[in-house]
Amino acid sequence: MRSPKDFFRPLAVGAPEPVREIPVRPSRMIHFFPASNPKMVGKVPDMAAKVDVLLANLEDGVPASDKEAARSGLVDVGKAWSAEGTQLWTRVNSLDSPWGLDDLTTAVTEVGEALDVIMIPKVEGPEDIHYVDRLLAQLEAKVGLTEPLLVHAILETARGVANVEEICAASPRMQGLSLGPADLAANRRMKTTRVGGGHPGYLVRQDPDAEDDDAPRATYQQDLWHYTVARMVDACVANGILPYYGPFGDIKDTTACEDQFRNAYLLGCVGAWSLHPVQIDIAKKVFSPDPDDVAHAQRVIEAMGDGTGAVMLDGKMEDDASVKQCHVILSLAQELAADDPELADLYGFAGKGA
Ligand SMILES: CC(=O)SCCNC(=O)CCNC(=O)[C@H](O)C(C)(C)COP(=O)(O)OP(=O)(O)OC[C@H]1O[C@@H](n2cnc3c(N)ncnc32)[C@H](O)[C@@H]1OP(=O)(O)O
Ligand SMILES: O=CC(=O)O
Ligand SMILES: [Mg+2]
Repeated sequence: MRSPKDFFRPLAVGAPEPVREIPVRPSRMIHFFPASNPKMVGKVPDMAAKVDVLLANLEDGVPASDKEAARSGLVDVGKAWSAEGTQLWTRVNSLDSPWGLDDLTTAVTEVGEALDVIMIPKVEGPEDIHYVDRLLAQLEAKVGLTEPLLVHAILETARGVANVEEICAASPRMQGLSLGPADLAANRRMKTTRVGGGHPGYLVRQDPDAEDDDAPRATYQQDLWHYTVARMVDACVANGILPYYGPFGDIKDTTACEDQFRNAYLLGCVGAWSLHPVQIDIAKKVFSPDPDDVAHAQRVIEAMGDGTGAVMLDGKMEDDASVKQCHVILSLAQELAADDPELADLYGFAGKGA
């Protein structure tokens, strides 16, 4: 383990100073597009205007025969990048793949200036992040980058989940974690065949009626991802980085997508992946606080004065702890509204300075 004194020193001579805080920027949706597909690359300026984060995907979803084309697509996108206020990320191939090293080298040396975050899939432990950390520092020094690239890890193996706290704490570059439910399900040998979401067989059933053996018994489908998302949120918050839900593969089922995203939002996630244009507005809606919740938070904060003690509001007790929750909602609303006049209007902040 590095000494705390060395933790914020660059890992290569000439590399930029590591960041001490993860910058607060909207990232409600990380919008994926296959960087190998020229039609999608052509849509980048249009997509960039609609999303918080645009991600050029080089990994799963891109056929093996198109890996070089995807890398070139990333370079084209990065060199032409001029979208103000939108972040550009890339997901490279895994560290044990034939493409991971060239992906990282090309991304940093060709378009490091344009990139904000590099997503690393299938991270198993802190050793993976240590490897990436040093390599990025060497590459940044080589091309003279002045800002360090940040790293986002996907949690998609059982070993990764077991080591989640160490992964989050492995480098000051760590920006956040996403749940990777598809690979995680395969690695855990779960008996599902879906990309995220629930399963009708994972349920609890109402007890039998004591007087009527034949009475129907309600069943309640359960969330397969509750444990992992909750664990991921705790590990991220404990280390000052950001948690995200990952992909929801049933593109047509926009209702269930919204439900899955909302579960993640309520548990503490700041965003999710969008795989198709229909998922962009779902993520935007779910990961922006509801205007009624923002209005309620403002009322509680006002009623609580200096934020200590207990008051009754609409028949409910509010105190030091509930006012802190209200501050979480209000701060998020203010951060998002600062970049979005429509949202500012919806929250009633326009012209009032919130
Ligand atoms: C488990 C994981 O690793 S998840 C991450 C890996 N997977 C991905 O990144 C998948 C990303 N998404 C996609 O590649 C596509 O959405 C697909 C292949 C799933 C579906 O694509 P299509 O069959 O073209 O969908 P559909 O016909 O509904 O598309 C409608 C329009 O939206 C466009 N579109 C679809 N997906 C995207 C996208 N991710 N970004 C931008 N535009 C898109 C299509 O090009 C099409 O445009 P057009 O009207 O100009 O022809
Ligand atoms: O990469 C994402 C996943 O779900 O696997
Ligand atoms: Mg995966």
